[in-house]
Amino acid sequence: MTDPLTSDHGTGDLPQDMAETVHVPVGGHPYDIVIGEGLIDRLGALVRPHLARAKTVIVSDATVADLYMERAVNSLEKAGIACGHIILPPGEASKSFAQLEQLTDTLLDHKVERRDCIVALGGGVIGDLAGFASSIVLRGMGFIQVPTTLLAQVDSSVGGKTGINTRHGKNLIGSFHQPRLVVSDLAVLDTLPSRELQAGFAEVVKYGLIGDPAFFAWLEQNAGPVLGGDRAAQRHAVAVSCRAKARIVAEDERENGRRALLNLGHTFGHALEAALGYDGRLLHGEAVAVGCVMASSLAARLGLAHHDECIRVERLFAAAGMKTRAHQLADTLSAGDLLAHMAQDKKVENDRLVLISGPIGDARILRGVETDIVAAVLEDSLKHPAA
Ligand SMILES: NC(=O)c1ccc[n+]([C@@H]2O[C@H](COP(=O)([O-])OP(=O)(O)OC[C@H]3O[C@@H](n4cnc5c(N)ncnc54)[C@H](O)[C@@H]3O)[C@@H](O)[C@H]2O)c1
Ligand SMILES: O=C(O)C(=O)C[C@@H](O)[C@H](O)[C@H](O)COP(=O)(O)O
Ligand SMILES: [Zn+2]
Repeated sequence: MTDPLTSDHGTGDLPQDMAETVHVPVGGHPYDIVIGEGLIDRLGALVRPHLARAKTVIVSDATVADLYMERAVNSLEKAGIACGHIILPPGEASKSFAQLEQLTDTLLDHKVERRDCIVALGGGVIGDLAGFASSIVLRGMGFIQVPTTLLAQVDSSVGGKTGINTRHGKNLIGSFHQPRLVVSDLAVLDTLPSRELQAGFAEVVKYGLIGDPAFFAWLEQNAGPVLGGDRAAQRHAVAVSCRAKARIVAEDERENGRRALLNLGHTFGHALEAALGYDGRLLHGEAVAVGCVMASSLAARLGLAHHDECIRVERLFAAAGMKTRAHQLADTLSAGDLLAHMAQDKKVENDRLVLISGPIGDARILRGVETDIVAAVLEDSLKHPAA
């Protein structure tokens, strides 16, 4: 059987105008991810078979709506689907109780029914928020993901984690609620600011680190094309990432084991995001990049990874133009604060941190690592090189 994590790392084996499908065989509610170009204009035909009646509501943010809402609505209407739309402010701050309340009330104003599907058109913020709303409105409706960032196409639109942030931390209120369909139009990546492409790239690198060293090596050679808009390279990065995530989620939908690998670098990363207050200074993917460098440095300290592998990890993020150390993010960060935030992440069991680290391609879950060692990793990342 072909291992989807290690299969072919060439690109260009599929004509660029042809869509490909990755199946997510998650128990009870399997679905497809359709990846291709120009799919926004085919949205109506793609979505129609998943709707119980010809009505939907599109949820988006203001930036994405300006760019793509009209085309999405036209396509749905051409397929005979009536659609309302709800537009929220862009940015991580929208993953809040306030926006959730606003969104759920507005969905009810639209007279949605339980058998209806909401369409989330946007990045991970819209997907997480609209996905969560759809899991609680009328005790659970359907939803369809139309991810418009690289990060959302490779990660957040797949797997059914939905949620919002609270003052206690990232994603602490949420649900597992799988979409009925994911439609990833690669052409929308052309309008994505380069900083957002880089943030998505961090989650792509993660798939190399957690099971696919050949993909990591491919990314070392192809970071430039992926970030520079080379469509074949982007298609390959999205498809390989989706196949990897589909396999893990199908094996462990509720994160009782292996799925925690998808959290590589996130316990560190979420602490950085919480410490900086979700105000746009630090994007999720940027936090994941620094978090993955910290995780690999932890692995080296524990004797699980070789120093050369840490260098490769940091070098790849740096080559993508990303910050790799906490001291580059803000002067206000401290190891003590970060440790306190880490202790509130979901990867805590019986007061003990569960961290994921390890050599390239062979990440593993570590329970109860000594706080002193974690603190040393944080201090090291916070230290200015000149100091
Ligand atoms: N549910 C999951 O499994 C999962 C996985 C990874 C990340 N996440 C979550 O995803 C969120 C981050 O998602 P994100 O990085 O997509 O951020 P985002 O949703 O904030 O989008 C980034 C920015 O790009 C803009 N944008 C989106 N698409 C665009 C396009 N095609 N052209 C121009 N601008 C566009 C948006 O308006 C926004 O300002 C975080 O909250 C993170 O926790 C969830
Ligand atoms: O799908 C998953 O599982 C992930 O962990 C993917 C992560 O990239 C994502 O950031 C997720 O939202 C983090 O989940 P959390 O449970 O740590 O909040
Ligand atoms: Zn993430």
